[in-house]
Amino acid sequence: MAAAVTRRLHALRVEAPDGHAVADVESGRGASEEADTPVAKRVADAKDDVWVAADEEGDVPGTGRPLLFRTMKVKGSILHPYRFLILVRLIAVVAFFAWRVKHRINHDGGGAWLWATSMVADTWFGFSWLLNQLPKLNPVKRVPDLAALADQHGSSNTNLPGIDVFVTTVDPVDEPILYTVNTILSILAADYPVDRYACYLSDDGGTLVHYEAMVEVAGFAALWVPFCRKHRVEPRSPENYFGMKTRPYVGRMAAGEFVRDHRRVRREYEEFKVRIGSLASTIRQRSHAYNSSSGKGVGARATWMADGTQWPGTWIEQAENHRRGQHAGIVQVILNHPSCKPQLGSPASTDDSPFDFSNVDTRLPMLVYISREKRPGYNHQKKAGAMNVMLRVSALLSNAPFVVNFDCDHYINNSQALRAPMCFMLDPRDGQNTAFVQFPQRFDDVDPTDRYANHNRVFFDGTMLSLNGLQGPSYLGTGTVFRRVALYGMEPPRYRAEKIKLVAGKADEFGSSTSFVSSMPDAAIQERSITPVLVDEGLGDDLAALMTCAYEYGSSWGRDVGWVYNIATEDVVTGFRMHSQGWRSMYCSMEPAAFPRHGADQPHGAPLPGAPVVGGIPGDVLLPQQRAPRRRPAPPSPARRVPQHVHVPDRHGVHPGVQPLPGHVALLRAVVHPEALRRVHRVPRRRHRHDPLDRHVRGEMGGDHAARLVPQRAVLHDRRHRRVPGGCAVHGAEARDREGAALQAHVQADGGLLRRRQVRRPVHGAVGAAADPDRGGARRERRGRRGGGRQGRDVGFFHGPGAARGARDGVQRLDPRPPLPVRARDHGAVGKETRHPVRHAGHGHRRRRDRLLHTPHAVPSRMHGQKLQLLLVKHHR
Ligand SMILES: O=c1ccn([C@@H]2O[C@H](COP(=O)(O)OP(=O)(O)O[C@H]3O[C@H](CO)[C@@H](O)[C@H](O)[C@H]3O)[C@@H](O)[C@H]2O)c(=O)[nH]1
Ligand SMILES: [Mn+2]
Repeated sequence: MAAAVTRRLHALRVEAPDGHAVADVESGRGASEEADTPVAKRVADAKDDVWVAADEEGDVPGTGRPLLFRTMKVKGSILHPYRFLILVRLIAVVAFFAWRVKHRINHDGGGAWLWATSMVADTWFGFSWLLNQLPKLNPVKRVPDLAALADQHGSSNTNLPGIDVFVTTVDPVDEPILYTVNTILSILAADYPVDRYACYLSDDGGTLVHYEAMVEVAGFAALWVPFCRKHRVEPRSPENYFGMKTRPYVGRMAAGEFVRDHRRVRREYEEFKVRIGSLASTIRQRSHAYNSSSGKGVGARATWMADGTQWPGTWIEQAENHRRGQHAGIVQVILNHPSCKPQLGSPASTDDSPFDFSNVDTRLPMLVYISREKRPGYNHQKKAGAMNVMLRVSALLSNAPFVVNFDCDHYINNSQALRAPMCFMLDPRDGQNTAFVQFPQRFDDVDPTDRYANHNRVFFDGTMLSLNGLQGPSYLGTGTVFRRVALYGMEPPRYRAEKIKLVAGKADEFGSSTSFVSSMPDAAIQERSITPVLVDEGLGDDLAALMTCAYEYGSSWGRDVGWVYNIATEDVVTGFRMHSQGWRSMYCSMEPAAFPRHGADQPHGAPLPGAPVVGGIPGDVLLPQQRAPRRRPAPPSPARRVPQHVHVPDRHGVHPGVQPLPGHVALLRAVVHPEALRRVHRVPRRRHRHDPLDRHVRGEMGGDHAARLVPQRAVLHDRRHRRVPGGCAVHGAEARDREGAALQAHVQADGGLLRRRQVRRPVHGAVGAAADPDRGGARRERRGRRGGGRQGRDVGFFHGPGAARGARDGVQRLDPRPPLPVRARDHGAVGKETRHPVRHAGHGHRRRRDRLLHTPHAVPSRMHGQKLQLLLVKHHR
């Protein structure tokens, strides 16, 4: 039985090149090939060892509607002993507490406070353990039956419900634009009826780069999407597809034709990437040309779109009403909603197009660019705010009954992935009470052994999966398919006798737009097809109103409607709100993974434009940094949260070595949402707004700084020698070397408090730069200071001939050895100067740092048992 389920799970319903579904390939070529690989076999066998089907295949009795997912339970032979173990532990815990209470400290003994403290901690520990066990008492897995879904919806799939796909992005550098572009391409190429879904990109930065990248995407998609359909390419994110070593061909074309098409598309993709990479400079050049030809410096210098009109969003050279956080709302429909009839492409012709798409449906789904209005003085509510705007705007454009949300670094890896949630939403049993279907987060490029648990399997494949046996998993912020009416704050039909109430009288709740309120009843109709709309003036005004900052004032948005505001974990709380209304959720994990993340979470900085992004950073490079510090870390201070240079697994596993959490907090984290803790601890996001590169690409800076920057990997490699785990830079003094270049000394040390105490003392044995003949020094003076200001207290100062600015100028070398050369071989021809990649957590030198190009030299030395480092910093002129 279980084997049959597994087989069915593996069965793929594939769409023929012409866009019509073909016969099930269950036990056919593609499926059996996959099942025959040793890995697949092992996976399948392992699954059968644990899970057994808990329901029968077939129809719901009496209705004739097929069941669209299978429910699996853990085998009794595994579950019962586990439950027994929980019971034993429960007894042990209770007995322990009983013992504790009985053996209180005597009244005369002074340890009562100690007893009380440890009681509080242990009670919390026991309680959180108990909470964590509840879902595991009866874990349930639900496996979508894609074949049954396809059977039910006929060969053309035309009556599958509509889906609006929402992608959020903010910054083309922090969130590399190549990721976003690949995400959008993978969505456009998904295997779902094209006239039944639409893709929205929300750009909170309002940058023209994003919009023009989407225009490029639309162009390239006209080739990429038919190619994917013709050859059944997987995955449909081009960067990932072309990055793959081998993959069996499952298409039906002749091998020669595939190879030819593949080569050409690959070439086109490379060119497309170059165009994307150069957008920033193309736009700047174009704008400079326009600005210098017109106006001659009168008024603000605008950023110009390709059609010669001013970009209404954020300008390269920031101006009133066109700067970050202050610009009008923008909606641009880049691809219109397609017709509902398939449109076959043209046969190959030598001059026009070398691709034979004569049997392939070439329609593309709707693609819309949105940037909501931003004004100073408003709380824009980050992602939650962006999602609510998209929810409203899409209601007037496509108004699909389901919406799915991805962060811009997630992509669709399994082209069937949009179908799977429909199995839950349309299932006759609990479908209409299901508010959302949550997919696990998966990560590319974690080191193969996953030594540091970056995959977070326990959280995703244990706790979240088990919650299926209760009311369903929490909403985890991304990779989630929602029922639109549930986001509108409606209650599930099961709990209300009447159909979902669509209240006209309570329109205030939803804001002042009548067009939006009148679109709401339609949102509940699953069978409704998406009708193409014409964005004329009237609709344009409506859309603009929905995107304004003030729209939500006085309404229920952010509270009872849409994504919840003013809370660290808006995603979890939004999910909880639905659960508390009686909705349930479903957990859906697929093989191959549905929506993984591009690349492992990167420790910092974006790869350079044009540098290989996906798969760019092997996990191993990061490993030396991940080691737990040898000394006990200092308690977190505002200046020193989790060091940003460490590869912190994004949300669920702040590494214990990085941020020591007491065990019970770690446990609690598995139950309460982990994101909350990150916010509680105020771990800074990895934002890099002040990097020269960022500012360069964002257009905030002139000059050609990018040319001096080195690839990420080189920087990482180099950094290992310069950064002590847990260390922070202590500001040093300045001097000039013989050539007149300013030198700046930083002393780094690890060990927090320990360090601070120690380095206050005068530094002994340091060799002054001025005394070093290499540095042209003459007079030597050491001035170790006690206490004093925060900065420079631990640096000895030396006067040298180049030191022009008095007693504080100087440089200290802690080791007489000459500085290490920068490893030039790691970054090729870039030269000696490197960008300083290290964020000095919270120290106030960012501004200055921006003006500097750093030439770091690591000179490790031992002093009072401390590891100290010296950075010599050169002013960039
Ligand atoms: O003002 C903002 C800030 C963020 N975002 C987008 O929101 C998403 C998540 O933001 P990010 O800063 O990348 O947070 P992460 O820590 O990477 O994401 C975690 O936190 C998010 C919100 O809590 C969840 O949605 C994610 O799934 C979860 O991985 C990204 O796509 C951003 O582009 C916006 O659209 N506008
Ligand atoms: Mn993110």
